[in-house]
Amino acid sequence: MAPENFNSNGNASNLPWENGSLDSLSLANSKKAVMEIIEQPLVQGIEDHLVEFSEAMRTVSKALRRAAEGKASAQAEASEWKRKYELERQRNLQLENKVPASVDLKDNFPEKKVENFKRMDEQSQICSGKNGIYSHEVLRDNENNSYSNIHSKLIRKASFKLHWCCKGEKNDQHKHDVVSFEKGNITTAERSSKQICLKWESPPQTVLILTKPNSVSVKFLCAEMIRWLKEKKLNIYVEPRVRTDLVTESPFFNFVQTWKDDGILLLHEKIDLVVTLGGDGTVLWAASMFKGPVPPIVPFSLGSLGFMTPFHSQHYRECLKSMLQGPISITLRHRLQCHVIREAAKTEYETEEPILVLNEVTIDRGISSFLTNLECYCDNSFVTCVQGDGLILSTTSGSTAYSLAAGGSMVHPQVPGILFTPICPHSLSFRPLILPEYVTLRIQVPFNSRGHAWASFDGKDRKQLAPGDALVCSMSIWPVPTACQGDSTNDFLHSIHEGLHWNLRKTQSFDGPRESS
Ligand SMILES: NC(=O)c1ccc[n+]([C@@H]2O[C@H](COP(=O)([O-])OP(=O)(O)OC[C@H]3O[C@@H](n4cnc5c(N)ncnc54)[C@H](O)[C@@H]3O)[C@@H](O)[C@H]2O)c1
Ligand SMILES: Nc1ncnc2c1ncn2[C@@H]1O[C@H](COP(=O)(O)OP(=O)(O)OP(=O)(O)O)[C@@H](O)[C@H]1O
Repeated sequence: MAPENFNSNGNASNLPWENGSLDSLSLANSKKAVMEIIEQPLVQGIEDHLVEFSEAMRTVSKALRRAAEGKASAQAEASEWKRKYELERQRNLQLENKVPASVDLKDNFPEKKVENFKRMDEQSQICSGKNGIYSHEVLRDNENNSYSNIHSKLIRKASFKLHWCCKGEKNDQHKHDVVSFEKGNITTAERSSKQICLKWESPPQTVLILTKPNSVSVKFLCAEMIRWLKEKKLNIYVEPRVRTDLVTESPFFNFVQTWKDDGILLLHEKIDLVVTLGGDGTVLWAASMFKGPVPPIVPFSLGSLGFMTPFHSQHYRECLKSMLQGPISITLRHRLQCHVIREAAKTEYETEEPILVLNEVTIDRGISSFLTNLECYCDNSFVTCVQGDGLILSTTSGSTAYSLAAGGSMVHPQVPGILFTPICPHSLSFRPLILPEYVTLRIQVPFNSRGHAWASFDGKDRKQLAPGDALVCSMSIWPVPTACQGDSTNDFLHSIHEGLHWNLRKTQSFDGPRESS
């Protein structure tokens, strides 16, 4: 039996479609009744109000977004100032703590002696001098670390100088204008990407060896290298877990040093040279250990692909001998500094610790099945909205890694720029970009985003970005100096040939049709 319904007068009624008696006449009547209701001026009014209301909502959401953008930019600026302030404070502290030290100079640097250090004192910190870029002059601290107490005397960290390599006497003039306006003509006076050369001004004394975990061959090589370096009277540091393994194996390795807890933060003040034994991942690991200045890295290849690891482990003795002697050709690999700025931050000073990446920062959809919706700004200009799987902001060193797989160009690591590479964009015309080094990029998850986004840094440390959160990214002032086998260009081309078999094709034979003359 059909259920009883009530009409507007409160009387029970049986509706025709419920008892199956719906005919064409009653259908026509119903249609007419509906049309009458729609055409009533009252309903029309409601519709107008709805339109007005939704427009107002859109305006409010636009204003909110603008406010969030303003806040994100202010936060980025504030954190940059905070960082500069911390740097300045650290620098002043270091200058205050400077004590005249008794320096053990090695025999093969007789001419460098103490005058050199006096001169270096006057040029504290990295400074772009007429003849090159000087290293920090830092004192070995007398810390309370049980391992370091063995070597508690004050030793200066080896000083070195970086300079551009120029061929021929005439070219060896150091011009500092990027553009010259001689006689009213504009000419390029200085290129930023010349080969960089490192010359030790005092002998390097402390080597940090970083190893890929869980590899027997790496473990074996590490132990052998430590014995060899000890013969050369060098101080050796390894990671805490590696020291434990070594000492468990043999008490001979008791002299090997390590650090505890926050000791890692001061590592750059002690280490003259870093040696990595592994693949590209170990170089990334080494870079991630230094949140500020990074000592020169000598990467030995013990992985399957080696874009940043040009040295063969079989020849480690000759290679390290020449590195310790210098000069060393260097690739200064740029890093990106990334700040996550939360919508929930109460003040502009409340930013999370910046993260430095050597390859790339990726903002993707993580486990979410929705398209990412990322608003991208370059300085104060809107770039685009990324709708797809995500976005990669890559350094030029990282251009041969994830960015390459997502269709980005391969770029020589010495080119200063930021690659802007979408991941599976849902659009036919979204080509990757390369932006200049001086820009600040802001990737904003809009308030109306359907899902969260996820940021990861050199493939690690995933962080969730909620609607309203942003990631601000700019070039860091702390590059990663890696030693070259030949020079930067040679090593880069070698790595794309060997690692990727770039443009490998059988040569066409002479035997065939030819152009008629
Ligand atoms: N689809 C992809 O190609 C893809 C996906 C995720 C991550 N990655 C890359 O892996 C990197 C992390 O490396 P990992 O070793 O810690 O992880 P991993 O052990 O998973 O190795 C990833 C691979 O990327 C290679 N690689 C790393 N840096 C490179 C570079 N600069 N140029 C060329 N190849 C490079 C490594 O040699 C390795 O073969 C990330 O920074 C990212 O670039 C690539
Ligand atoms: N000292 C370390 N401590 C912890 N993890 C490390 C260390 N060195 C490397 N890793 C991690 O180990 C992983 C593998 O390292 P790596 O890429 O060097 O070796 P691989 O995978 O054998 O090389 P390839 O990728 O060329 O085959 C990377 O994810 C890296 O982050």
